[in-house]
Amino acid sequence: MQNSVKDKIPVTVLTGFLGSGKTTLLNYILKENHGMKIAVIENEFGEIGIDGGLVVGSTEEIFEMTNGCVCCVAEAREDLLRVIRQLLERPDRLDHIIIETSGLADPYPVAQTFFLDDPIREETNLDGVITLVDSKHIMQHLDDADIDALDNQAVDQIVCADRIVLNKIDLVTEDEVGNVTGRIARLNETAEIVQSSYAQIDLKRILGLAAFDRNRKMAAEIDLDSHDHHHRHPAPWEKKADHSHDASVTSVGIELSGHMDVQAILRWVQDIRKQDNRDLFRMKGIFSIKDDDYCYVLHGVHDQIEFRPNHPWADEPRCNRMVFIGRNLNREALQAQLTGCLAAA
Ligand SMILES: Nc1nc2c(ncn2[C@@H]2O[C@H](COP(=O)(O)OP(=O)(O)OP(=O)(O)O)[C@@H](O)[C@H]2O)c(=O)[nH]1
Repeated sequence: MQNSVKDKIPVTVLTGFLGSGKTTLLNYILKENHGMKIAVIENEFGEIGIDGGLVVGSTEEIFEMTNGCVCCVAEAREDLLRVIRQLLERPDRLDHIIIETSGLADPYPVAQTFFLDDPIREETNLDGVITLVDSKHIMQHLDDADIDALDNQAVDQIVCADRIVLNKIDLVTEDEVGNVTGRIARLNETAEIVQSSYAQIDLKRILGLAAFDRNRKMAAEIDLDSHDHHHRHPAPWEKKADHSHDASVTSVGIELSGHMDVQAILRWVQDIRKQDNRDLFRMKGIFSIKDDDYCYVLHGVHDQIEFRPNHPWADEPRCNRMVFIGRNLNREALQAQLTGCLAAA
């Protein structure tokens, strides 16, 4: 006998372009007192993984997948299946699984996993695809002239969503919120759009949507209602699985031993802010600062850059790791700039 939806473990696919606020939302979810046992699977784009170190420590379990993008690298998809199967075999039942895709992922192939593979199809239910949108930077990526519009991940992520979180509204005017909302609504007519700052939203609006069943029903209804037929977006299982990333977007990962000079990093950040950063999509870093017990993190999304102490170093080895994602990155120059921020021994 088949499991009914209520016996299945709900799975949320959390997607959104680089820097839109997925990890921020994840941390918010993990800190909320919801009483649920949640497992989180993270998949990052970039030469070195940083996100695992940026997700809050909690009773929930976090699985990092850094061996390629889960939407297009076969080994990474196999890995995802393996992790989910392991989670399903555990005697203590999970209340929810959240999969954070990389910022350049097409969420369709990830969502498809839950329709194609047993026992995953039998024991889980795709609760919904949640797409985070950076209100300040999304237009640039939707209008990216350098990539084929048919394979624009920022567009795919919005089209695929069951719910859209329009994040970072603190960085834009009301008019800009209106423009972005209109643009998103034209790409996806059915997903509800909720606004947030630092991804602070009522979790009831993003977890427990059971969107797959609703989508299927909705698709059937729209099919019957012929006048709107041609506007229907493909459901996850209907879209092609083959997908390749915009090859002009690459990543540079840098690891340095020793400790950094905090003032030198602050000066370097000021220099970066003065540059034209349209091609610098994302920077993420973890730093060990000389004579400081805190692990510092650096986040950059184009020219929005923050650098702050994050948590005291505990048992983990101190390290300096930084990843840059964008176009036309100059590895040697970035390496030299960061090396120049090392503190004297
Ligand atoms: N001003 C502002 N900054 C935000 C907001 N939400 C997130 N941020 C900042 O934006 C940066 C990126 O946030 P993340 O949560 O790491 O974004 P992400 O989607 O996980 O990024 P990737 O891992 O690159 O895909 C961080 O510096 C956050 O603190 C917001 O609503 N307003």
